Amino acid sequence: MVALATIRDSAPAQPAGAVRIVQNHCVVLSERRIENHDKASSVNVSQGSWGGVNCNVCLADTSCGNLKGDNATCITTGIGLKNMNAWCDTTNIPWIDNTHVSLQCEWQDNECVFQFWKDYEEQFYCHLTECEQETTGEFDVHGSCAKASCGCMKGAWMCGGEIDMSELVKNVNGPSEWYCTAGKDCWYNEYSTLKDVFPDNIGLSCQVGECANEQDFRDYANAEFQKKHFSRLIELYIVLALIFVVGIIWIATRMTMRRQQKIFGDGSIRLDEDDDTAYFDDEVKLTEITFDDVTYTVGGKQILKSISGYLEPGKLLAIMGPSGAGKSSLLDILARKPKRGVISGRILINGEVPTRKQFKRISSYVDQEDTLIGTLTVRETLMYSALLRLPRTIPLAIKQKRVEETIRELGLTHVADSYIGVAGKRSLSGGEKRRVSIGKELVTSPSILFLDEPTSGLDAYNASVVMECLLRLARNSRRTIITTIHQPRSNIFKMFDSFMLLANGHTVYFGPAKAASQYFVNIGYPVPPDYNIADYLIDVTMNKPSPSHTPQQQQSRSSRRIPFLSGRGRAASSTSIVSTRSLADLNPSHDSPNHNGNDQMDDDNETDAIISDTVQRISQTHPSIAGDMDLLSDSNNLYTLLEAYKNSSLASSIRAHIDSANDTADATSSRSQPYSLLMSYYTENVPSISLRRYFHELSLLSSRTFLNLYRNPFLFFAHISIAIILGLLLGSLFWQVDVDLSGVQNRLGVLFFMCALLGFASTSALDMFSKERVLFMRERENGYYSPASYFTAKVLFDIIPLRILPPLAMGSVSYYMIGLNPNIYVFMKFLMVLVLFNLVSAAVCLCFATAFKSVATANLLANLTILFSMLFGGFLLNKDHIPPVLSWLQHFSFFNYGYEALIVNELKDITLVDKSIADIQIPGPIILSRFGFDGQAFWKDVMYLVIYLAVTMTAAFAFLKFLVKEQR
Ligand SMILES: Nc1ncnc2c1ncn2[C@@H]1O[C@H](COP(=O)(O)OP(=O)(O)OP(=O)(O)O)[C@@H](O)[C@H]1O
Repeated sequence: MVALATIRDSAPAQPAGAVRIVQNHCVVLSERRIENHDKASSVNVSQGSWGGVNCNVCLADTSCGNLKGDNATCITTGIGLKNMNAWCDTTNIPWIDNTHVSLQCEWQDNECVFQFWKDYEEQFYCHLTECEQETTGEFDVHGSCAKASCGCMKGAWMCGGEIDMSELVKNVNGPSEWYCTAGKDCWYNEYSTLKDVFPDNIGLSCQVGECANEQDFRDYANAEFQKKHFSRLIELYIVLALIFVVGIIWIATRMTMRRQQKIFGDGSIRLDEDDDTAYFDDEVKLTEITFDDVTYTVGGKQILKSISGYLEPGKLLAIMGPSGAGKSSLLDILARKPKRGVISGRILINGEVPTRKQFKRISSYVDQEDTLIGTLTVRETLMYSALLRLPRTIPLAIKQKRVEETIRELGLTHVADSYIGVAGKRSLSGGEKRRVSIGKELVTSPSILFLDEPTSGLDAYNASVVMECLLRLARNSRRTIITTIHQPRSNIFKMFDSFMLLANGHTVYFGPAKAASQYFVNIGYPVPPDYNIADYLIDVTMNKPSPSHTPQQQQSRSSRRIPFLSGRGRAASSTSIVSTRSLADLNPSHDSPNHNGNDQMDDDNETDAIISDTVQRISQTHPSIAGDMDLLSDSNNLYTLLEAYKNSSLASSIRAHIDSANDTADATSSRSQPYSLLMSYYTENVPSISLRRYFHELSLLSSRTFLNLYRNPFLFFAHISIAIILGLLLGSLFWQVDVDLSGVQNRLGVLFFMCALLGFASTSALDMFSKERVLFMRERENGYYSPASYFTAKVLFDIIPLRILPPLAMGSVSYYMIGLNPNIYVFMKFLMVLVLFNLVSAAVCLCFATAFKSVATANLLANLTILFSMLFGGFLLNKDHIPPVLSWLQHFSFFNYGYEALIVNELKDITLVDKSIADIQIPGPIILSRFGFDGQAFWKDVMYLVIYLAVTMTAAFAFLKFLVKEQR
C-alpha cells in the first residue's frame, strides 16, 4: 500500500498558491468532508476555481494559471495528458442517497485511485494499477486497469455504519474500466466483485479536468509519436516475420525437392559391383529356424497344439490348411509378432534364442494386405523403406543400389517409376503391389522372410509370379522363407521345399513337399488322379471325401491303418470300448456302401451314441487328450490323419532333428548368451532413443508426407477453396454490418458460425489418421520409425497446411467484407485466435482418432465434444445463466475460450449506437458484460487456448504411443 498511500496523499497535488485559492471553496478538504458543498459548487468559474472533493479538478483555464503558467489550459474531456482528475455524481444508485465517485490517474505510473463517497464522506477506495487509456471517438475516452486493491473506511456508512461491505471491498482485485463521453457522461465498473453490487455499471455525471501547458502537450505528442512509431515497428516486424516464414517454407521446399532428386534420382544409379562389399559381404547368413512344441491359447481356446518343425536356409516352407486351422497364428508366433494369447514352446535361430530386437533385425514380415502409399512410385516406396530401416552409416549410393537390386530381383523394373496408385486411380496390378510389399521388406536383406498368404486376392498368373519370386529369393539369396498359403495351384505347390498341413491347430503333415503325395498314399489317402493335391488335402482334413474317393480307396485305407492306435490313441483304446472297434470304423462313410434307408439311420444313431460315450469316458479318464476328442465327433479322417502323422517315421526323423537343435541350445545356454548377429553392419550400437535418429526419421517422414500432399493436393485445395468460398459467402451475407443492435447480433452470429465451421471441419483429421492407422502400426512394428518422429511429421504436414492456412484464408477474405473492427491489430488478433482455435479443435479430433480404433466411435465422440463445447461458448447459453454447480463444465469448452476471445476482441472498443427507440449509446464492454463475457479476458482466453492445445497434443501423442500398437 506504499504506492497507494503516495498517490492518495498527493491527490490534492496543487501548489501552495493554488491550494490557497481553492481553499476559499474547498475549506474543509483536509477533513474529507465538505459541509458547505453547495457553496463549493456555486463557485464562479470565471474566478479560476477548482472542483471535486479533493479540490483537484480544474473548472476553467484560469484555474490553471498559477499551476502551469499563463497559457495553461484546463482539459475537461477526460483524455488525460499526464494525469486525470474526475469528480462525479452517481446517476443510477437510487437506493443510496447522495453518492459520488472520484477518480485520479497518474498516467506516467499507469496508476489510478478510485474513491466512493456518500454525503461527501469517503466510503471505500481502490488503488488501481496497470492502467491504460485510449480515445475511441472524438471526445470519448476508455480507461481500464488490470488490477485493483481496495480498502473500506472503517466506521463509514458502507463499512459498518449502516451496511457493511468491508468483506466485498477487500476481495476486489480488478479488472476495472470506465468510459467517458466528452468528460461528462461516464460509467465505471469493476469486474471481480463490485459488478455483483452494480450490475448495470455505475452511471456517472462528471467534472473532469487536468491543467496542462504547452510543454505537457509537447510531451504528450512525443509519447504518442513514440507509440505510433513503436506500432509501425511492430507492423514492420510482422511483415518481416511473414516474409521470413514464407522464405523458410520456400527454402525448405527447394531443399526437399533437391533431396528427393538426389535420393531418387532418375533411376540411373551406378551399379558398381564392388561398391558394397564392405556392407553386404555377409549380409544374408544361412539361417535355420527350429520350432518345437509351439502352443497358443487365446480366450481359453487352444488355437495351436504342440506344433514342431524346422526349416533350413535357402528353403521355402508353405503352411497350409483350411480356414481357421491356425496358419496365421503360427506364422505370427514364428515371426514374433505381438499376440494377445498365451504362447509356449521354443523357437531357435541357428540353435540359439535371439532377443526380440535381434530377431527383428534378421527377419521381415509381409502382411496379407498391402499397406502402401498410393502417391509414391515403386522406387520411392522401396527407397523410403531402405532409408528408414537401414543404418544411417550405410552411404546413400549403397542404399540406392540395394533398392535397384530389389527391384530387379522382384521383376519390377518396368514399373519402377510408376505410382502405386490410389483408390479409383489404379496403376499397379495386384501382383505387382504384392511384390512391392515384399520388396519393402527385402531392402533390409532379411535372412528370414515371413509372408502371410502372399497370393490371396491374386489371379493364378500373378500368384505364380509372386511365388516364383519367392522361390528365386530362397534359391539365389539363400533366404529362409516361410509363407502361409490357402489353396495353391499344383504348379505353385511344386515350388515348395517343405510343406506343413495344419487342421484344427494340429499338424497333419510336416515334411518335404515332394514326399507329401507318397506319404498320403502310404496312410491310405492317395491323391486321386487329376486332382490338385492341395485341394484334396484340404478336403480330407475337412472330412469331405473327394468325388473320386472310391470305395476301393476306403478299403485300401482301412486295410493299411496299421499305426493307427499307437501312442495316445493306444492309451485311449486300453480304457475304452474303442479298442474293440477301430475309431475309423465309427464313421458311417467307412461302412458298407450298400447301407441304406433305416439301417443307415440306425447306424448313424448308434454311431453318435458310441462316439458321445467314448468322448465322455476318454475325457474323464484322460483329460490331457480331451482336447483332441472333439475331432472324433467332427471327423475321424482328421483323427486318423493326426495319429498317422504322429506315428510316422517322418515325424520321428523330424523329432530327432529338432531334439538335436534343442540339445545344442541347452548345451550353449543360449538364453544367457549374446546372440551372434547375422549382418555385420547391424553390429553398430544404435541407441533406442537418439536425437540424431529422431531427426533423421523426421526429415524422411516429412519429405514422404510432403510428397504425398504435393501429389494428392485434393484435400489441401479442398480445405483452402472451401475456406475461401465460405469466407466470400460470409462476407456477402454479413456485408458491412452496422454498429446498432442488429450489428451486434450479426457480429456475434458470424463469429460463432466461423468457430462452428472450423470446429466441424477439423473432424477431417479423424478420417485422415484412421486411413494411416494400419500403415503406422505396421511400420512401427517393423521398426521403420518411432511414434515421436511420426507424430511430429504428422503435426507439421497435417497441421500447418490444413489447419493454419484455411482459417487464415477464410478470415482474411471475410473480415473487411463483413466490416469488423478495421484496426489492424484487432484484425491480427482475430486471425491469431481463429488459427489457435482451429488448431485446438484439430488436436481434439486427433485425440479421438488416436484413442479409438473405430472411426465411427471417434467421429461420434468428437462431434459430441464439439457440440457441447459450443454450448458453453457463450452464444447459445449466457454464461451468467449457467448454474454454479455446472459452471466448471465451461472450463473444458474450447469454444468458451476461442469464441470469447473473438467477441471481446471485436466488441471491446466498439460503441453501439441505436437510434431506433432513442439515441442510445452502449459501449462494447457493457454489451460484453450483458452477454456474459469478460471484457478483460482476451489474453487470458488466448493463454487457455494455448494450454488446451498443449494438453490435447500431448494426450494425442500418448494415445498414439501407448494405444496404437499392433496386437494380433
Ligand atoms: N486373437 C484371437 N482371439 C480369439 N480367437 C482367435 C484369435 N486369433 C485367432 N483366433 C482363432 O484362432 C483360429 C485360427 O485363426 P488363424 O487366423 O490362425 O487361422 P488361419 O488358418 O490363418 O485362417 P484363415 O486362413 O481364415 O486366415 C480361428 O478360429 C480364430 O478365430
